[in-house]
Order: sequence, then structure tokens, then C-alpha cells
Amino acid sequence: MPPIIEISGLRKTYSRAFRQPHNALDGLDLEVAAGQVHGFLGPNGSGKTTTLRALLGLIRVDGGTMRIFGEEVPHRLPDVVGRIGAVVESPQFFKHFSGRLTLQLLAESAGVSNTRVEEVLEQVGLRDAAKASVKGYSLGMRQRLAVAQALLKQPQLLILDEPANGLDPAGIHHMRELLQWLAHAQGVTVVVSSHLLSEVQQLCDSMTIVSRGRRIVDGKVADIIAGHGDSSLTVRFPDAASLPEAADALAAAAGSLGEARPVTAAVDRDRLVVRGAPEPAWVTKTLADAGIYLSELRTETKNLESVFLELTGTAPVPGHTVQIGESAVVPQTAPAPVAAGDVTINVESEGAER
Ligand SMILES: Nc1ncnc2c1ncn2[C@@H]1O[C@H](COP(=O)(O)OP(=O)(O)OP(=O)(O)O)[C@@H](O)[C@H]1O
Repeated sequence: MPPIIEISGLRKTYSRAFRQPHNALDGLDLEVAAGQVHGFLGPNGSGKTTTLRALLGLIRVDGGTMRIFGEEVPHRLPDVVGRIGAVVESPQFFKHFSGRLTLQLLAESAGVSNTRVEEVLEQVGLRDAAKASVKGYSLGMRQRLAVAQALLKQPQLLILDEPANGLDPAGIHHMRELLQWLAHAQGVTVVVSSHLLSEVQQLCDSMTIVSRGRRIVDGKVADIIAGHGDSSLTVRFPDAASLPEAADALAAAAGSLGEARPVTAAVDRDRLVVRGAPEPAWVTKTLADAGIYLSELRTETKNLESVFLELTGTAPVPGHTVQIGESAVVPQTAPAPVAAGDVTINVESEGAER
């Protein structure tokens, strides 16, 4: 099955008063496969919201190609917009309406039944607060209402910008279960941009990490962590004077292992950091054979946060070539954005380009 979202070589430059133009997207590539939760991760200002807004036809881009459900957007957005639900940036609602009335009005205008309103209220956990007016809703409740709104038309693609924003831990848990259920049981493709790395690690099947408007890495979350998750061992001794001797003993023993991947043992202040050891017991035995006894041996496993920091810390600098994948040859000017029309989108200030 072709990807649900395909973006190639996307470029967006913002002009800024009295300053150099800023390349928010510098040849960004993105692919999202069907029926999974895909995390879109990147440091502040790396271009996530710009990408999502471009995809939804809310801003013009300066180059690149984008496809949703195989249709080129923004040209063909009207053909696919009915299959997309999205929440981009802070949702805006009429404060004096209740959550239920808000959804009922939207449902009516979209030709969706009232039964569906009750279903989505239940799904996002707002049933008990459905009668209350939105002005009394917390940020997290508004976020749930926005997701409910995006779900009304039973979209096949759900795009959420920072969905955990404002949610408490129980709300995050609930949202995670809902999004995973939608993807895994209902076959909805869910794209989630987030800063919450541990949340992405728990929520997403696959992810794309971006930095400075470019893709740094993409793939299954578990594979990315495993691929960059070179765990290390921290070894401490009763006497720090043993450190150089221990490092030498491990280096000598590593030479006879004949492993393709070298074992390294580096002294770092009061500890030895060992990488590439076949197993912790190999370190203990090697040191004991050399007459060196350790006081602590700890495995330091990398998580998504350390992988993210490592990858975005070594991100490409502006103007350099893309690291992963090739950007397509792109037109210099993309067609005008299509109005949001009947897509379920919440934006703070539609199309406003500062
Ligand atoms: N309308 C605009 N006018 C000028 N510059 C903009 C505009 N929108 C975004 N930018 C700049 O483009 C870059 C990318 O912004 P964008 O909001 O896409 O990043 P992001 O990854 O979503 O960031 P965050 O995680 O902080 O939301 C930033 O440097 C931002 O300041």
C-alpha cells in the first residue's frame, strides 16, 4: 500500500522585517504509512507546525511536493479533505456554547448524525462535561473537544499538533489509548507532532525526527532507538586508581574477542564507560581475571530522549545537503493554498503569515 502521506523536498521561507529570510523548511521529506500512529518530532522551531499547515493547505510553500492518499495537495485537497480530521495549534470555540452544542452544530453542517456526536464525546472522555459551557473548560478539555471535532466525520487520516497539550497524566493516558485504538482497531492513520518524547515512545509505532526544517531520521520507533541506542556500562571501583588499569585490561581482552564491533573502555572522572561489551558478565570476569574488583556495574540504556538529543544535536546546518533521502526536483512556486473548506481544522489564525 502506498504511503498515506508523502512529502518530498518541501521548502518554506518566511520573510522577516529587518532580518534575513528564514528557511523554516529546507527540503523536508516525510512518509507516513497506513494504519499506524506516526510521531512527528523535532526541537522548537524545527518546522513541524509549518509542515502540517502546508499539508492542510493553510500556507503556501516555496517548493516540494506533497501527497495525501496519493493525491497531490494542495491541488487535489478538495478530493481528500473529507477523509481528514486535524487539530493544528490552539483550538478556538464559541465560549458560551456547551461542548455538546458545539459538536452538534458542526455535525449538522457536515451532515453527520447526532449519534456520532455522543460517540465522539464518549471517545474523548467528555461525556460528563458535555453540558457545561466551553468557557469553563480547561485547556485539556478544549483539546479533547478539538479532537472530538476532528473525529466527527470518522476520518481515515487524523493529524494532531501536540495533542497532549494541557492534558493531565490521566488525560494523556486516555488520549494514548484512544489514538492507538483508532490506528490499530479502526485502521485510522494518526500523525502526531509532539515534544513529549516519552509519550511518543509509548504512543507511536513509527516516527520522523526533524531538525532545522529537514528530516534527520525516520522509521519504527523501536528500530530508531535500537539503531542509535548503543547502551553502555558504567563501572566503578572501590579505588579510582584502578581505572586506568581496568581500562587496559578490558582493551587487551577486547582484542582477543575478534568481534566486528570494537569494545571501548573510557575513563570518565570516577567511572569507566564500557561500550560494545558482549555482556556485563564479560566485564566482571575480565576484570576479576586481572585481579581488579569492581564496586558497581550499571547498564545505561538509551531511551528516545537521549537518541533525540543525539540526533538533533548533530543536525545538518542550513544550506547543507539533506542527510536522508533525496529531495525531488521541485517547482519554485507552489499553487495557492486551498481554503480549509470542510476539513475539520482548528487554527489560531488561519493562514496568517507573520
Ligand atoms: N508566520 C511565520 N512568520 C515567520 N516565521 C515563522 C512563521 N511561522 C513559523 N515561523 C518560523 O519558522 C520556524 C519553524 O516554525 P514551526 O512553528 O513550524 O516550528 P515547530 O517545529 O512547530 O516549533 P514548535 O515545536 O515550537 O511549535 C521557526 O523558526 C518559526 O519562528
